[in-house]
Amino acid sequence: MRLLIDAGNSRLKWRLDDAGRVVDQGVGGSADPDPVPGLTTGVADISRVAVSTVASEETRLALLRHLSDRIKAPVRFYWAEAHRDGLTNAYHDCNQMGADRWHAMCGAWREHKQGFIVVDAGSAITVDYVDSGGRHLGGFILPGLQMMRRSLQVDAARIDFDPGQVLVTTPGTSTSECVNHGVAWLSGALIDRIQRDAEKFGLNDVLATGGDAGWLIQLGLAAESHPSLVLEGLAIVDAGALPE
Ligand SMILES: Nc1ncnc2c1ncn2[C@@H]1O[C@H](COP(=O)(O)OP(=O)(O)O)[C@@H](O)[C@H]1O
Ligand SMILES: CC(C)(COP(=O)(O)O)[C@@H](O)C(=O)NCCC(=O)O
Ligand SMILES: [K+]
Repeated sequence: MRLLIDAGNSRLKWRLDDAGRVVDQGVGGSADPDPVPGLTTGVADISRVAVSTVASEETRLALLRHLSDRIKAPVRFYWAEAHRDGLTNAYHDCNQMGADRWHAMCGAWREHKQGFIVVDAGSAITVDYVDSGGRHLGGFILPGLQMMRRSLQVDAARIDFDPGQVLVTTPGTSTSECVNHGVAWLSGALIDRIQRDAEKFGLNDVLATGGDAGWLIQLGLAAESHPSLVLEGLAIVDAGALPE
């Protein structure tokens, strides 16, 4: 069995996979003392561990120590690549790209050869465009929704509000409404731009992943929800890797 791990800047998503069958899965905090909570079944049967991470080096090393203490199998970290299976990275230096973005694109490319957009609404929000030739056209990195609210709380002295994830985009009439409606309103603008770009670049399939994807879809993003897209791409990359 394989243990697949997507360790983001906030949450760690894991999946125990037996020849493509999901045996178990869970979510933890990437920097938690036990970042892989709930992993109890089949630990002895794990033959390999594959990790996609964008967390800090300190968090990555702590995760490696934690995994090595609990699991006897080798742990392999996978990073963004220049190309794979006809998918090509727009970055001149693919080492700069977050592994999660690359693996999400690998996961999408397998089933969406006519081109697609990936929206990953996580700690940060990333948007990536891939055309029908598998060419990554490039993408965008934005502050995540919680990051936006936190920046207002931390960096603006007189902004005090009750953070709430709302779907209302009408003008606010209190500080809390102005902030919470503002985040929804800006997210609506993001959704409109993605829709316009989808038409401009002829990319009809939009795949959404990340902890805030469901909220963006409720706000109007016309997308398929793929909560485990990064793990699906990681499974593809790990399957293609030569045994160590
Ligand atoms: N149970 C949860 N715990 C933490 N964040 C959550 C949860 N559910 C949804 N979220 C939202 O998901 C975002 C984190 O998404 P996620 O994709 O897990 O992040 P990352 O991959 O960057 O670690 C947070 O900004 C938060 O708004
Ligand atoms: C943009 C990200 C922080 C998103 O990560 P996440 O929000 O999922 O934790 C991550 O993809 C990253 O660290 N990227 C490196 C810079 C780049 O992709 O160009
Ligand atoms: K992520």
